[in-house]
Amino acid sequence: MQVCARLRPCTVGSENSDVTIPQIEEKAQADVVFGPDVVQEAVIEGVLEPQLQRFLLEPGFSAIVLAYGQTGSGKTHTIFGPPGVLTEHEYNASGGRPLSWGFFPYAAITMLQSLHHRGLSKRAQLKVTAVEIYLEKMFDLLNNRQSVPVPGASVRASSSRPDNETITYDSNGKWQPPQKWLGTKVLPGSSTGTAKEVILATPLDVVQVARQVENTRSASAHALNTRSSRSHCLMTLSLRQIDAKGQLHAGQVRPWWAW
Ligand SMILES: Nc1ncnc2c1ncn2[C@@H]1O[C@H](COP(=O)(O)OP(=O)(O)OP(=O)(O)O)[C@@H](O)[C@H]1O
Repeated sequence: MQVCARLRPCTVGSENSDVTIPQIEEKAQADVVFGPDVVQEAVIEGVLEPQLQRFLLEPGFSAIVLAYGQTGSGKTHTIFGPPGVLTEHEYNASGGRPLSWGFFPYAAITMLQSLHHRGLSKRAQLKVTAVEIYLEKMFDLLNNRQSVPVPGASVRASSSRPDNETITYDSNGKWQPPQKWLGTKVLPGSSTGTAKEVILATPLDVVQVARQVENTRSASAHALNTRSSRSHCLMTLSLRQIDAKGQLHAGQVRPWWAW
């Protein structure tokens, strides 16, 4: 696993604000650190591109990108891009490679272009799913926000936190949910197993899906971020091979990433 830290530049209006950072004793280690001047393209080049090339060339290879950070730290910016850039116009004006676009549109378009250049467009199918986890429930962002069963959902959603007496850990130190939270139904499958899969055949399909996800997510403005996403979002890209009879090859399924 590679851990990368990306520092966001100051937003307009906050450049001259005084910020006091308390002395922190703990040290965190990262494999790569990108400063505030490092542009999207360079972050993609350093982090995503190697994974993407392995995904495209090594059978069975899959990868996950997880963007983690406090509100306003730039997760959506890194995964999707700055607000308003995911348009057909941007795509055409850039000659098919908008430099500000984030990981998801970049990865999907690179996959489509790679299949095209290798003459494999008709022998492969690229599909995407997108769900958000909001208030401990999962919703399908590509299917009218239909509720998606949470696999292994034996933990019931609860707004109340356990008090100190109910917190228990197993022998590995892993937190155990209180018994009263446990339901009886355990749903099988992968984390987004029943979400609608949408075929991505052209770069404009990618633009449409990315915009739909951006516009459908639960979001609201607060002091630190005017377009703050109030949920976690998970997206997968999978590539399936189609054989001479037009059948999808289950063995070639390659789930890709989540965030
Ligand atoms: N590297 C960057 N360069 C320029 N602007 C950035 C960068 N990172 C973030 N921003 C801008 O900062 C603002 C907040 O970023 P963003 O919405 O991506 O945060 P977030 O981590 O997704 O927040 P939340 O968890 O609240 O959804 C946005 O206007 C975004 O475009």
